[in-house]
This record gives sequence, C-alpha cells and structure tokens, in this order.
Amino acid sequence: MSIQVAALTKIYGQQKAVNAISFEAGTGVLGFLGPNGAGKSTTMKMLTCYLPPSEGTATVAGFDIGTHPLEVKRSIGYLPESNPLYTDMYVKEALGFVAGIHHIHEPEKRIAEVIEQTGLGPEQHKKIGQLSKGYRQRVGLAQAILHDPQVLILDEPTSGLDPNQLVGIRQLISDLGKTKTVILSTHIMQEVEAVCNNVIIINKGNIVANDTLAGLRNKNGDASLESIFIKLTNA
Ligand SMILES: Nc1ncnc2c1ncn2[C@@H]1O[C@H](COP(=O)(O)OP(=O)(O)OP(=O)(O)O)[C@@H](O)[C@H]1O
Repeated sequence: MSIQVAALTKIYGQQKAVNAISFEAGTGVLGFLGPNGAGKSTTMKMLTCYLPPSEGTATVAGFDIGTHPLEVKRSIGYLPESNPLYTDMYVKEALGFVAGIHHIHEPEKRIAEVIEQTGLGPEQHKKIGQLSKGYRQRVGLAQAILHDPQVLILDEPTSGLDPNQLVGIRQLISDLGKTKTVILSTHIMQEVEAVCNNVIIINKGNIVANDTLAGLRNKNGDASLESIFIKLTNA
C-alpha cells in the first residue's frame, strides 16, 4: 500500500480537526469526501508534510512522514485547494522552475508531455496571471504530475472548471489512477462516481465510511451517493 495512516490526529488549539483516523490506499483513485470543515485538507496537509500531526503516524511510498519528510515529498504530487502559483511566470517558465526543483532529466521533453496531458497546449505561451481559472487549475495539476510521483494528492482539483474541461481532467485523473495512488478531495458526487474506485467519508474529523463505491451503495439500500453522504454526515 502506498499510503498507510495510523491514528492520525490534528488538534488546533482546543479543536480536534482530525481525530485518530486510520486508512490505507493503494493504486487507484480514492475519493476523500466530507462536509466543509470535516478535516479533509488538514489530513492532506499532514500526509504531504506541510503540517505536523499532533498524534499518530503515516507512511507514504514506504516513508514515514515524521522521520523522512524529504522522501515523502519526492514521492508525492500535491495540488493544494488554493492552488498557489507564480502569476508573473509564463506557463513553461513555471514548469521549468518546478522541473529544476525536482532535478528532472530532459526537462523540456517532460514539460511538453505534461502540457499535452493536461491540455495546456493552446495557453502554454501565456503568463499564468493571464490564464482563466480552469487553465490555472491545469497548471497546478501539471506541476503536481511533472516528476511522475507514485502518489497524487489532489484537493478539489476540478473546482472552477467548465463542463467541457471537467470531462478532460476527470479522464486524466482516471488514467493517472491506473498506475498511481490518487487521493481526490471533491464535493462533486458525480465526479466521485466517474473516477473513484474507493471512497472515504470523513465527518467532524472521524471516518464514517471507507468502502468501494459498490460496497457503500450495497450497505445503504442502493441509495444515491448524495443521499448516503447526507445520511452519514448528519448522523
Ligand atoms: N490553521 C488552522 N488553525 C485553526 N483551525 C484550523 C486551521 N486549519 C483548519 N482549521 C479548522 O479545522 C477544521 C477542518 O478544516 P479543513 O480545512 O481540514 O476542512 P475541509 O474538510 O478541508 O473543509 P472544506 O471542504 O471546507 O475545504 C475546520 O473547523 C477549520 O476551521
């Protein structure tokens, strides 16, 4: 398993935002769902070594987040919810910068590949600040996959995309899930049904479901994913 999480906890001041969660993830796309404030981003930030846990442990690609943060970061491509980008850089310049950080061999070849994969071709000569929101999301995704990481952590990667763009990016996420472990946070249930193999639902810092999509439906009288989500997160 590329990701193993054991009793991971985050306490902010008085608030337990993530409460001793444990789960595993292997190749495929794992949907990470939950209402606003459930603890999804906090969990992702701990797995990417952006925030230290208060308690508990996790390994990513076999490396402990507490003792081997550099190796963990090398193994992960992360698209944070806020998608921070250097808006004064040109698309190719930004990707070149990230390729340099990762010491990528033959960077120009790899940059051309990810531009093709993420559909950035028509906008590749623009400055990031000139791009629409959807194309900025594509740049964030391109940066995340550039070093061909084993694990991808994508925090609401399709927010702001138009329906045409959604289809392409979801297809890309599905394709990436054939060989990589992808954790995908999203509020779009249709997206979960389109791309996820397994689903975790988190509510108030606790995991309330961890199953395959089919298993989740079986256990809940074949209800829609939306009604299962509402039932489990309002209990
Ligand atoms: N830096 C912080 N300091 C204090 N509290 C925080 C901090 N970051 C998050 N929280 C709190 O922790 C809880 C979980 O937040 P988190 O961002 O992980 O939720 P989320 O599931 O990603 O939500 P959303 O779907 O709205 O993005 C929230 O109550 C939030 O206010």
